Amino acid sequence: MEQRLAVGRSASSPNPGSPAQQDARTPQAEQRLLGNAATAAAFGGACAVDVRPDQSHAILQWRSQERLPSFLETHTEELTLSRPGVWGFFQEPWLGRAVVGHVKWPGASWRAKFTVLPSLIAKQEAEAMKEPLIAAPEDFDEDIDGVDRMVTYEFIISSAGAEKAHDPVREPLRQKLRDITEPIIRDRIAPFVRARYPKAGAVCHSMIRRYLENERRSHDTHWDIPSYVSVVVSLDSAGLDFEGGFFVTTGSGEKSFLPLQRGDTVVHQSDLLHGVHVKRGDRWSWAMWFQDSWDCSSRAESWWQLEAEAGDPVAQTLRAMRASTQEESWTWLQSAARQSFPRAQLYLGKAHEDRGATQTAAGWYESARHGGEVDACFYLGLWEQQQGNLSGAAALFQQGAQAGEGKAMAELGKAYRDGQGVPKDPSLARQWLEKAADFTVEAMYLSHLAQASPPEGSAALFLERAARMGHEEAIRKFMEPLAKAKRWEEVMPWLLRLESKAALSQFVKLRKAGVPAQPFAEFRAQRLLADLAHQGFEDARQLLQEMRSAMAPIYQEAPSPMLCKAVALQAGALYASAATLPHASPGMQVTSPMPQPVHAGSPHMVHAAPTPAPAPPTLAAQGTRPRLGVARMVSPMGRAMSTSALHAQVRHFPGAAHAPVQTVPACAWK
Ligand SMILES: O=C(O)CCC(=O)C(=O)O
Ligand SMILES: [Fe+2]
Repeated sequence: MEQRLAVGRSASSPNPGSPAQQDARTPQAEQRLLGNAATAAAFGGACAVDVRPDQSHAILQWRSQERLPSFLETHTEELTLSRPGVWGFFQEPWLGRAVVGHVKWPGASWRAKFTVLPSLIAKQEAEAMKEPLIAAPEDFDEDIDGVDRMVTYEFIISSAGAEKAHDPVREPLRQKLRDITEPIIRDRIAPFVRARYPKAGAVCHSMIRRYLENERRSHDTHWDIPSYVSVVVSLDSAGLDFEGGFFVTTGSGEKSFLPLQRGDTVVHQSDLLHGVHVKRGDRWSWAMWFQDSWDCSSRAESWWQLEAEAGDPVAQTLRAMRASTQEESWTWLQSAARQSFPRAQLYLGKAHEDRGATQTAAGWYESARHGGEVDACFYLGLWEQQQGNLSGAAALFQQGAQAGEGKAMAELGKAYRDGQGVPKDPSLARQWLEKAADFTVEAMYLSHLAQASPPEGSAALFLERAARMGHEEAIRKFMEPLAKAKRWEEVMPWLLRLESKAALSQFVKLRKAGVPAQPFAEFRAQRLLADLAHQGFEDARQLLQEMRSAMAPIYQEAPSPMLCKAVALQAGALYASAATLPHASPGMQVTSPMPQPVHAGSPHMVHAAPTPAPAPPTLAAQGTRPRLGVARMVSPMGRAMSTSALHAQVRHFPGAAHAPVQTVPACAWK
């Protein structure tokens, strides 16, 4: 049966009703949303819920303001969302007013469309989602994000492939969240998504992200490459709970922040370049990805094929990022770059740099910068630095920093600190480092160091932020006073975050001495040790046994396949990845080529044959510092951004770029 979606039917849609009815944020309106939806669901009748916001709603105000960026066009649409109920009756669970935006790409006719559905989710629903997670702050994932290499702080509600979506300890919490979110997806989100994007199938990944003052403040500008349709629900209100938040951009440095209120929902596809920067306060969001299949096997290569073939540079760049071979990726990127599409020029620059062709890379970076791509300033600045042109480098960092690019801000701060290419200026150094501390882990820690000692006030906050975002030195420094004061219970999670042999031994010792640990922390420790034991590390096996003899085994299953997984690398994606960062630390070994993928629904993953234990001395000899966090990026398709970050890692290994399939079995135990 067909779903109904009436778009732009202001003439035929019901009247907005009384002012009280129009205000979706009044308690009555919230109640009506919940109550009527439940009634509609129970009786299968056409019981519409009217959540059309009035003009005072922030998103409508925003869109009617005069000075929207020139790359944005918007209009509003009256919507009626319906889904078939029982016995063939239609339910009309939602009447709303949407804001539709189009982002115009420079040098292309492409329009990236997004829709904001104000108040699609009720305030109580948003609060009900946050509440159990606020009560379990240690239950968030702390793996490394593929977009910006910082700790994710995400909680996966469900995922077709992500390993981290499957552990028994957090299952009750996941179930609680599924109970809240699934009816919302079924009754409100999916009807809209499938009506607007008829090829959309299942929700293959659903997660909550948090952005806290002492943790993550941003999510770097990116494309949701693996997602067919992405949906982001703000669980807090811009202007009230936080400043900034979700933005759309073209890479030109100009970011248009959508003043999303609690429950406002954004729907877009992977052509929308977007990110998050929370400038003040805390923000939570619920994000989900629809695939164009019902079994979560993505057919992403076919998206925008026709448009790419017809010569559109945006479509070509997106195609390059999902290409199945390196050659294919290269061809699409070159074609887009030659049409002066700045983002493709930036990626092509990175691709050349990865191949060692730094001069050619610099040429493409310069073209990208010339075309307005601010990320290019950072890469070009690094190149100038390598050439010994410090003032040229500083000028480029200045340009990037002033355009709001975080990595350039950090470099500019360091330049002022050291007097490299600019006169030494501690005050300017500190200003830029503090600005950059919303974006890079290094800047978080350097901002801490730039403050007065002993650490208190903002110095303490920057230290905690750096530590929570994975800076090893910051973790040690943050832990030190806790350990001195024998606050062992607080020390426990930090020992895990260090992920070293010494820290895990200490964790086990404290556990045996009766210091409590959160169940998920204990689970993580046991799984980590089991993985390492499985790889043949005898000392890890001993620690695990000690732990198990002293307390109930919380992790009893066979060792997680996480560290034994292999990735069928599409080497082309390596170069087109949005997430390739210059300072990625290699933490994996590439071993023999692997045969065909076996994982339905996660085409990039195969189970590895038994692999030899990695040899820490070899890695140590290379002067690298392997981190277990790297191995956790091997998340099957769920976090496909992680896959691209994985590619960024693997490119450090000789031969990796030329073999289409590589195994990446494990990290080292140190
Ligand atoms: O937190 C948000 O609002 C957006 C998150 C996002 O873009 C992502 O996870 O891909
Ligand atoms: Fe995203």
